[in-house]
Amino acid sequence: MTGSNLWQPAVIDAGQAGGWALAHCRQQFLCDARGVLFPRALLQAHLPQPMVLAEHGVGYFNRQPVCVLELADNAGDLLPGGFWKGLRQFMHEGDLATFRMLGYAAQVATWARQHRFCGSCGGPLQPLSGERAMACPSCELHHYPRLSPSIIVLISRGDELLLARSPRFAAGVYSTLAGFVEPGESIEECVRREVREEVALEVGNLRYIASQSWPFPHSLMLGFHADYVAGEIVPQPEEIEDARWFTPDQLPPLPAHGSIARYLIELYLARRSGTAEPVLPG
Ligand SMILES: NC(=O)C1=CN([C@@H]2O[C@H](COP(=O)(O)OP(=O)(O)OC[C@H]3O[C@@H](n4cnc5c(N)ncnc54)[C@H](O)[C@@H]3O)[C@@H](O)[C@H]2O)C=CC1
Ligand SMILES: [Mg+2]
Ligand SMILES: [Zn+2]
Repeated sequence: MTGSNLWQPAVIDAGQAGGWALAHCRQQFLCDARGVLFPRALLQAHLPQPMVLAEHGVGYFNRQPVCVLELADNAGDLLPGGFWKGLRQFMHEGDLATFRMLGYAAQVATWARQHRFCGSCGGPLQPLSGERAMACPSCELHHYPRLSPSIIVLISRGDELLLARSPRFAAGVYSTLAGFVEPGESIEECVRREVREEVALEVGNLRYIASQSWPFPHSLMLGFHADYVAGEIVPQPEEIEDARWFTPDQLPPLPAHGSIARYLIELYLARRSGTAEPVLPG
């Protein structure tokens, strides 16, 4: 097995002994010099029991079962030589199998931590056997992992690309427009609405390009290319700090490699210039 095949998500009974364990808290994972996967027995022996809020069997890494321990706290050094590392850092390091495993584990553990009680009757929830779901024994409601579909779109006008800055971005970085899908909306309607809201432009010729799981904390990115049709840029107050047209020879600092934002930009440039198309990791 190579690359992302090393990691296979699966619903595994957390009661099963052996295998590997991850320790997660607030989008950070415990590591030591050997990495992020610990022999499960070793981690359980080191961690004080009240520290472990829940345990979930999440899949197989290199055919060995993996569970994630959701910890109450990520302060201090829990193990000799141990340290905490953020999920984003793992993405930047570019080990795709490990990043996919951690993205999945973080999403499951965070969702379960935030869904301990039934939103309908208030009763305590229990994991449903054989499915990734929490079940309410009193009203029989099932709660499934939370996913937030979001569109992301690169708008072009000939050679020019529309890129924008959110106040949340790293200094100087400009990116494509993005936003969450609302109830009742198709993803094409979402693209048109987000573009109107964020920059007051009209777009057409929407082309769906690719999708990307974005576990920060639970987005599913649906990527488009679209053509400018009409309007003058008016940045949305609070959300968009600056938005402008850029030519390919004068691009600003762009989002990180591996993000679908970067991929949409590089793909457009490659198609315009007839050079080799980039590959979206995943
Ligand atoms: N992978 C990539 O290349 C990129 C991913 N993204 C992701 O796309 C997502 C959407 O982008 P934004 O511009 O931040 O969204 P947005 O344009 O819809 O605005 C964010 C606002 O939406 C509201 N909101 C927060 N969570 C929500 C939810 N789950 N459902 C509905 N509304 C919600 C909040 O008021 C928040 O301030 C984010 O998760 C962001 O991290 C954004 C850019 C690049
Ligand atoms: Mg947005
Ligand atoms: Zn209930």
